[in-house]
Formats: sequence, structure tokens, C-alpha cells
Amino acid sequence: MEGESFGLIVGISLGLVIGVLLAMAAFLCFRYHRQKPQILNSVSSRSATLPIRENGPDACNIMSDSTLGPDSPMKSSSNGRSVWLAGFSKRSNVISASGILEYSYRDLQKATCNFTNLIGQGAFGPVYKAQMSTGETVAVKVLATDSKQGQKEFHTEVMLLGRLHHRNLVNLVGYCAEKGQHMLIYVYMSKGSLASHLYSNKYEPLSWDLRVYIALDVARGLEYLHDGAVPCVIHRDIKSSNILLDQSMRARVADFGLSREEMVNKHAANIRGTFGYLDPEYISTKTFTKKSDVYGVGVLLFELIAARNPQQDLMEYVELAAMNAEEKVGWEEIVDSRLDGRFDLQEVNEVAVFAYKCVSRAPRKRPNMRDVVQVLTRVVKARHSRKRQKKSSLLPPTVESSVEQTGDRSGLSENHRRDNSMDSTLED
Ligand SMILES: Nc1ncnc2c1ncn2[C@@H]1O[C@H](COP(=O)(O)OP(=O)(O)OP(=O)(O)O)[C@@H](O)[C@H]1O
Repeated sequence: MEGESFGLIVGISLGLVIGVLLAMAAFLCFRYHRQKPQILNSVSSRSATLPIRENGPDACNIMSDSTLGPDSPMKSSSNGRSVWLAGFSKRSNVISASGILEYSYRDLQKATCNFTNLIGQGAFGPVYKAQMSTGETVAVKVLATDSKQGQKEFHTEVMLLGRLHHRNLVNLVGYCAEKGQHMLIYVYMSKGSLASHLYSNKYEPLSWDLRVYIALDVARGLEYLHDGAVPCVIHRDIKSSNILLDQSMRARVADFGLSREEMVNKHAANIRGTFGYLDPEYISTKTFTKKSDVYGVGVLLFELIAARNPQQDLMEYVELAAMNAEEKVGWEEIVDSRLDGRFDLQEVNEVAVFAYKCVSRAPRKRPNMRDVVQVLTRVVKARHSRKRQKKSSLLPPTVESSVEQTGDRSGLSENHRRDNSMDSTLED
């Protein structure tokens, strides 16, 4: 009897333990299934915060020319989304929905040697070079503290900027909003601005070939902003100091998509942008359009040809030359004297004639950015076929065919390497 009741107690206890375990398992299972949709929902609601297409890598593909350059700390994953290099994931920085990192003030303070590594000062505030502990170098733009922009507006701007990615744009890679400061973190452009190459004695004069490549890079970056980005972005401040060069002298357009409240020109009420590059139509109508950017590109093309500052006398100089130039002849008189005659006459005339169309007074007579890309691509393609023809006429047939078969590019200068990389870009 005693044995029976002992067995009964053991049986009931075991049953209870098994029952509790089963109940716990069922509870955990139930919780897991409830959480899964929540996680998915939080991801989709984050990406739905902004009513625009995620036009990063996809839109870059549309424009066919959007791989991230060697100066970018980002790389593309196999599924085409932008991901951070392994080093970044180890840090405490947070990645937002658009792939933009939130940097901590402390990390940036350390990386800029307590904000002493100044590389320049713009209308928005100082720009510092930052050497991150992961080895990456970035540029930190500290927005002026008197900015009227609130925290919410700043985050919206960061999200919008973070969705714009193109190999010819100085891409935003992160931000910091701490201690009452707003900072934007960009890819570092080690070769400085186009303006410094055109006007500073620190650099050798840019070759004519390189100037055309730079013009094409700029046109491609702007074509993406005008026709690839959704919603489209009008730059509003195209100028040589906003064109930055990376390690391999590829040009990228900087300062796009920022709120321009602080940038109202000090010389004229309600006029934003930089004198010398400003569309006359905008000055009279106060309406800035894509064609106003095209006007700025026209000025920039003349700046590349003549290496004269638009804020001084570039356009007067151009108008004088236009009176003497006939259709596609005579523009060589404005070419930068530092080139010492080392330029292709036909290319100079072709680019100048087109640049003159870009600065037409009437916006409807100006081409659009896609036309600018097409014309400059044609110039570069014609150059390459001329070079190929010249090379094949100089090489004995056996040597020529062996170079073609092996694709041997060793021993080529920096400029030639750039030529070859253009070859691949043109094939896109
Ligand atoms: N990503 C970057 N990499 C390297 N240097 C940069 C970078 N961004 C800006 N700079 C340098 O910092 C300086 C200031 O740049 P910023 O864009 O703030 O002003 P700006 O274009 O010179 O003038 P403004 O603000 O009036 O347009 C420039 O000399 C530029 O060369």
C-alpha cells in the first residue's frame, strides 16, 4: 500500500514536471512567433519613413557608372546593397536605415585631434580631416551652430543625402548629432578641389586630357542627381571648389542636397549660390531649375579650358572670344597658357562650342545634363579611337596583335592608366 502511494506521488510529480516543461516550451514558441513579424515590421516601417525610392545602388545602376571609388570606406555586397567594411561593424556606431553611420562625438573628437585637423572652411562651417581608429580617413563637416535647423530636420536631411550614391558624388557616409552639434561625414578626397589644381602653384597644371575626363565625371554626377535620383536633386552651387578629386584623379561633385538657408548670398538679397556661376535667368526670376545647373556646368567647362576664375573676368573673356570664334574654330585663344600648347585643337573647339550653348541666356536653348554627358563621352571616344589608330599605325603588326591579346598595360603612366579606366567606363 505504502509502495503504491509512493509510486503514485512519483508519477504525479513527474507528470507535473513534464507538464510545466511542455507549458514553458509552448509559451516560448508562442512568443517567438509573435516577435518575428514585429522585427519584420520594424524594418519595413523604418524603410517606409521616407516617401522616396531607395535609389542608392539601384539608381546608380541605371546611370551605369556607379561603383564606389577607392577612397570610399564602403563597398558593395553581392546583393548590391551598400555595406560597411568589416572594421566598422566592430565599433559602437549605429547604422541607420539608409546605411549611414551615426558617429559618436568622442570618436570624431579623437580622430580629428580634438578638431584641429582643419582642411578648409566653407559657408556651412569648418571641414576637418579625421583618421578613424579603423584606418579609414574621412572628412568631417561641422555645420555652423547658429544653423536654424532642428534635430528632426537634420535627421531627415541625413536620410535623404544617405540615399544618394554615385561614383561621381562625394558620398555622405555618416553623421553626428551630439552636444548640440550637427556634423556630416564624407568620403575623404585626397587630391583636394579642382579650384586648387587650377589656381594654386602647389600643383602642376592639369593636362588637357585630364580636364576633359574631369568634366565628364562632373557631368555624370550631375546627370545622376537630375535624372537618376528620386526625387531629383538640383545642385544649386556648381563651382570648381565644389568639385573634389580622389586619389586616382577622378572627380566627384560635393555639397549637393544641403539646405541652403545659410548660403544666401551676402551681396544680394535672396540670391543663393556663387557669383560668376549664377544663371542670369535665376537672378531675374528667383527660380532655380536644372537648366540653372547646366549654366553652372557651362561656366565650369570654360574654367577648365581657360583656368580663369569666373568670379573675376572669365565670362567677359569668353564673350570676347565668342565674337572672334566661328563655328568650331578659334576658341584656342582662351586656352590656359600653362598648357603651353599641349592640347587637342579639335577637342578644345568642340568643348567650347558646347559650353557656350550651356551658358545661353535662354534656358530652353541650353542642353540638359544627359546631353552634356553624351557630348563629352563622344569627345573622349573620338580621342580613344584616334589614339588607337595612331598606335596601330606605329606598331609593327606582330607587336600590335600581341599587346591586344595579352591586354598588357604595364609600364603605363598615371595619365595612361586613367585613359584605360576611361576605356572601361565608356564600354558601360
Ligand atoms: N570630402 C572632402 N574631402 C577632402 N576635402 C574636403 C572634403 N569636403 C570639403 N573639403 C575641403 O574643405 C574645404 C571647405 O569645403 P566646403 O565644401 O565646406 O566649402 P567650399 O565648397 O570651399 O565653400 P562653400 O561652402 O562656400 O561652397 C574645401 O577647401 C574643400 O576642398
